[in-house]
This record gives sequence, structure tokens and C-alpha cells, in this order.
Amino acid sequence: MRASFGRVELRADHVAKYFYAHLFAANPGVRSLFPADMTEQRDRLFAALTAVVQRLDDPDLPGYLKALGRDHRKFAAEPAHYEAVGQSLIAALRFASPMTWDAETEAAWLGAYKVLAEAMLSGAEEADREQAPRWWDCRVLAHSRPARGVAVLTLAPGGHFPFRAGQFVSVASERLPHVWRPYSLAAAPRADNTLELHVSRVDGGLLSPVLTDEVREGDILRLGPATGMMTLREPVRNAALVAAGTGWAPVRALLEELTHRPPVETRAFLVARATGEVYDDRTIRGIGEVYPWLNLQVLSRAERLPDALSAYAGWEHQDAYVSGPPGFISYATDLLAGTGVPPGRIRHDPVPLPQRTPRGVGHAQWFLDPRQPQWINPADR
Ligand SMILES: NC(=O)C1=CN([C@@H]2O[C@H](COP(=O)(O)OP(=O)(O)OC[C@H]3O[C@@H](n4cnc5c(N)ncnc54)[C@H](O)[C@@H]3O)[C@@H](O)[C@H]2O)C=CC1
Repeated sequence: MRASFGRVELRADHVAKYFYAHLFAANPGVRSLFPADMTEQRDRLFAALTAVVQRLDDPDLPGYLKALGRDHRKFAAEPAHYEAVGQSLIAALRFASPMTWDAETEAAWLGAYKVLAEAMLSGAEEADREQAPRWWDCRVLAHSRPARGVAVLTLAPGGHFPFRAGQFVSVASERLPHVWRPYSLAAAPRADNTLELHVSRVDGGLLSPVLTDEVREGDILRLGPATGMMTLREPVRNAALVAAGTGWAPVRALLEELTHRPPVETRAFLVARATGEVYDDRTIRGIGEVYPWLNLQVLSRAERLPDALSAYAGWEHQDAYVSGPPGFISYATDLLAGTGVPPGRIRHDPVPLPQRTPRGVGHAQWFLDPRQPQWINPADR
């Protein structure tokens, strides 16, 4: 599977287009479940597939797939859709590698897809049995813009919204139907059931400009179920929390949860946004009073992190939590591992894999199945 995916990945755009064309042609009713503009959606298919193929041996994969299936209920995904997606996926993969696709490869993909679909469906069925809502409609109670390109939203869910500090949710706005994006919850569960999101505006992004610039108090946002493994590891030990930009959100939630636990030595390192701002300065200014056991350092640039980390010892006895832009997560995780934190003790949310191969292929490359030298790739011209 990995070998065949390596070849297909080179033609990711073509394969994804073929996959959706096949899916919508064979199942016309399915089209309305997807956004009007499919450009981003196509990339997401490959990000998801890549993540699964890279993690085939990962013992956490079944749990991840079950959570994914539970989460997919918000898309109104039914068992028949899983069947249809499987057929279109195999058709697209076969189409993309005509010279190398054989019965053995097809059997491997069919088997893997069956395992994947069964795990996701079992997650969805479990949620159905628990009568868990497919999504939560949440009213925007407050919307503020504490810094350039950042919005803080306070939400009131229609009913009880179960989650743990450090988790994230998928969010959609009625202003942009069917477009869902993940955001970390910026506070631990509260007595009044309200939730907080910190949104950084991504230029050219789809949902973040809507959430920062258009959403108003009184709007309804739709939230999928909370998920993610950046929760406090039990039993709670000394902890290092490392965040950049709005990656501060889940760290703030974890700090709030730590106030309800017996005190442990906690260090936090917050790197300012690329624009130079630390947007939650009101919380940060009063932090010593609320969290007397916390040592917080605010750093103006990520390059200051190595020195800040090396000023401390005893890293091998810490749990570490990292959040921020994907490049920052890899950077900080490597630094922490270098200071002696065992890799199994560093928690962060899933990071999209960097694209390994250039996109866009010419007719010649499309025709010749094996990987070709860079010079015939139009994207490199
Ligand atoms: N659970 C999580 O991991 C969360 C992740 N995020 C992500 O964090 C980002 C926040 O955006 P902004 O606040 O605009 O932050 P930003 O884009 O301004 O970046 C914050 C800091 O990260 C550093 N950084 C960025 N890329 C780096 C790299 N490759 N290596 C080393 N350092 C790097 C920059 O120096 C910058 O100072 C978004 O990508 C968002 O998706 C946000 C919330 C939670």
C-alpha cells in the first residue's frame, strides 16, 4: 500500500479530482453534503489518506479512526456513504497507476479500507447508542478582536457539550455552509457551560476570515464533538507547556485544569505571534496570582526557545505539551526531545504532513507511470 500510495501521491490533484468525479457521478445525492467550492476539500482527502497510510502500524490508529467516525456523524455520513467512498477510492487509485496496479495491491487496499470503514462506523454506532448529538449549535455570546488578525469568541452551546481541557473541535458557520475547520478550546469546562475559541486569521483561508471579520454576536456556529489527545496525562507530573501564537488556547485550558489538581511544578513558554503580539495579555499579566506554581516565559521569537529550555534541568521527568503552527510543533518537539523529554511524553495535536512531492504533472508524466525526474514537472518550471 505504501509503495502504491507513493506513486499515486505524485498525482494527488488528478487522483482527487477523479475520486470526487467518480463519487458524485455514481451517487448524485452525495454532492450536496460537500462545500460548493471543492478546491480545499480535494486537498483534505489526500491529507487524510496520507495520515492513515503513514500510520498503518500505529497502535493508536484504531482509536483515532473511531473518533473520526464519531466526528463524521456531523457530515450526515451514513454506512452506504462509506461503501460508496471505498468504491470510488479504489477506482481512483487504479486509474492513477495503470502500469503498476495489480490484484495484490487492490486486495491490500480493499482490506485496509474495510478495516478503516469498520473502525469509523463502530465509532459512529457507539455515539448513536449513547444518543450523543451529531453536532451542537452554539450562539456567539461575545466576539472581540484583541490583536490584529485574532478573534476571541465566547459561545453558548444549545445543550451540555462534553470535552476535556486541551481538546479541539471542528467548527462551521452558517455563513459558509459545509466548511469545517478545527479549533482548540481555549478554556477548561466551565460551570456556565460556555466555550471559548481563539481564531487566527489566515490570509486566503476559508473559515478563519469569516470567524474573525464577519461573525457577529448572536450568530450560530456549529461544533462537532470534541476530540484530540493533548489532554493532561495521568497521573499528573511536572509539566512543560510550549505554545506559539494562538497555540496558547489549549495551553490556557490545560493551565485552568491544573488549578483543580494538586500543584505540580509547571513551566510554560509562549512564543509571540509572527506579528509580534501576545494577544491574551490580560490573562498573562495576572497569571502569577491565578497560577502561583507556574513559571511562564513569554518569548518574542521562536529562536529564543532553545536558550529558554536549556536554562532548566530535569526534563526527563516532565510531561510536555506543544501547540502552535505545524512547523513550530516539529521544531519545539525536536528541541524538547533534545533536552531529554522522552518522545512518548510529548503531546500535541495531529500535524498535517508536509507535502513530499510537487503537485501538478504534465501529460508525459501522467502517461508514464513510474516517478519521473523533476525537470518534466511543470510545477518546477
Ligand atoms: N492545538 C494546536 O496545536 C493549535 C494550533 N494552532 C495553530 O497555530 C497557528 C497560530 O497562528 P498565529 O497565532 O497566527 O501564529 P503565527 O503564525 O504568528 O506563529 C506563531 C509563532 O510560531 C513561530 N513559527 C511559525 N512557524 C515556525 C516554524 N516552522 N518553526 C519554528 N517556529 C515557527 C513563529 O516564529 C511565530 O512567532 C495556526 O497555524 C493554528 O492552526 C492554533 C491553536 C491550537
